[in-house]
Amino acid sequence: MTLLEIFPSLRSAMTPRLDPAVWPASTHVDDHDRITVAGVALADIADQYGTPSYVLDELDLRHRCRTYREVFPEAEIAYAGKALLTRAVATWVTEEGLSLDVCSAGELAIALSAGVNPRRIIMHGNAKTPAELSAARDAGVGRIVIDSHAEITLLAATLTRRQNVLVRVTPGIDAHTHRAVATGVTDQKFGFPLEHGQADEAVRRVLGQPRLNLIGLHCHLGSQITEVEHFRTAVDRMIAQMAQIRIDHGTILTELNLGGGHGISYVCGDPQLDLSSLAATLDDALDDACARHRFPRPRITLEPGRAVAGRAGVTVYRVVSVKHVTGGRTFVCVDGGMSDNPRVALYGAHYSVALANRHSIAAPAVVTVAGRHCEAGDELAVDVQLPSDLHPGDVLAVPGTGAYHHSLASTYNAVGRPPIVAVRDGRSRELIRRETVEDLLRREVSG
Ligand SMILES: Cc1ncc(COP(=O)(O)O)c(C=O)c1O
Ligand SMILES: N[C@@H](CCCC[NH3+])C(=O)O
Repeated sequence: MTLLEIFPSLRSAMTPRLDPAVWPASTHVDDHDRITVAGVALADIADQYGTPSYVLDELDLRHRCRTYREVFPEAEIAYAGKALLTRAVATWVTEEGLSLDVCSAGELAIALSAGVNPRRIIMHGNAKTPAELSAARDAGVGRIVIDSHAEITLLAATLTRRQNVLVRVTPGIDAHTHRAVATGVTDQKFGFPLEHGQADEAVRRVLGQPRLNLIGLHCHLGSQITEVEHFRTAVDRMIAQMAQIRIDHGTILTELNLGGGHGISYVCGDPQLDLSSLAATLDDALDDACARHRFPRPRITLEPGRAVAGRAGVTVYRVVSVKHVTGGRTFVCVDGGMSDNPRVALYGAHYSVALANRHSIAAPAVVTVAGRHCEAGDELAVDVQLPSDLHPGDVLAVPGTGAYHHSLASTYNAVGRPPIVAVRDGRSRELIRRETVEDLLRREVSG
């Protein structure tokens, strides 16, 4: 008889802490001590679809869309497809009443092939190619967000009818996020800086093009932002700019797109952006700025990506080896790594990890979960606590991998990209199949 059979209450005391701020809301531990998401054991996914696999909780993602609509009833919510886009995801978010932001011909094609109404698509990109602008025109996308002077010229020449556009502005705001994803500061490649009249000049040129119908301004402060006050500053500066455009050109812009960037928790205790405080702050800032400039309140668009998809995802790995370095660390090496999650190497991101296929009563050990790739920096989680009896074959689960994992994945070391397995109501289905070595070989034109 096991200790757990004698003292069943020990089970809850010993099960891994699955923080609901980090794991999908449907995460539980079943009677066999295995972690389940949406009623499906992650260990079963590992057996059926192999490892690593991205697991995606459909209802979690849909629920986050609904929350946005409830918290921001008057705003347009456009899901940022760069976080994660498949036909199924495009369908789910639009069924939940969201619009879709795409930033390449590829993302546009996925959205269209899912049957998304092109009027609900917003086309982004700081270097849209002529082919991409033509594709956006042919599809009849609702709005194109203009990002450069070259684009103004090219788009005006490409269009055959009037097109609603926004001008992307960099409002000069440092939102205290990682440098690689801070896009509100003036000295970077996106948009036209407010500073030195550069945004004014872009607006003047766009208004001079009869086929470009300027309806609003756009800004995006960066990603993984956790403090709402940056958005107040953005509203302040953007409304001031819109008021100035009315003075200079007599044009009243009716749309203000504030981008996305809403931060989420990856590990227990991480700060995240509170959506209710964001709603209150935006409301307040808009009231204030619009009253100050006597400017009519514009329609707000928000473009969350990570905050919709991030927590719906969990990656499942299998342990391949455990290595104790005398005088050094213990490495738990898994069968994935920086090819399915480059965020640790790129941004020093932190993740939670849990043993998913069994319960262990072994004492916890501090370990580094390392990947399979040929780089010492290929680590998925550094100094995390896991049971000291981990062994090859065990299944580990990493939550918070719904956004910017599949979309950032590579085939480094000719390792095919993982499948995406959607889970819902105790069932699983593959949305994207695993990329095989045959797939990789098929791309070679000579041998
Ligand atoms: C224009 C634009 N909108 C929305 C997003 C989505 O950002 P996040 O996933 O951080 O919400 C991005 C990416 O940062 C972006 O560049
Ligand atoms: N790739 C970044 C987010 C980029 C946001 C897109 N502009 C991340 O994983 O955190």
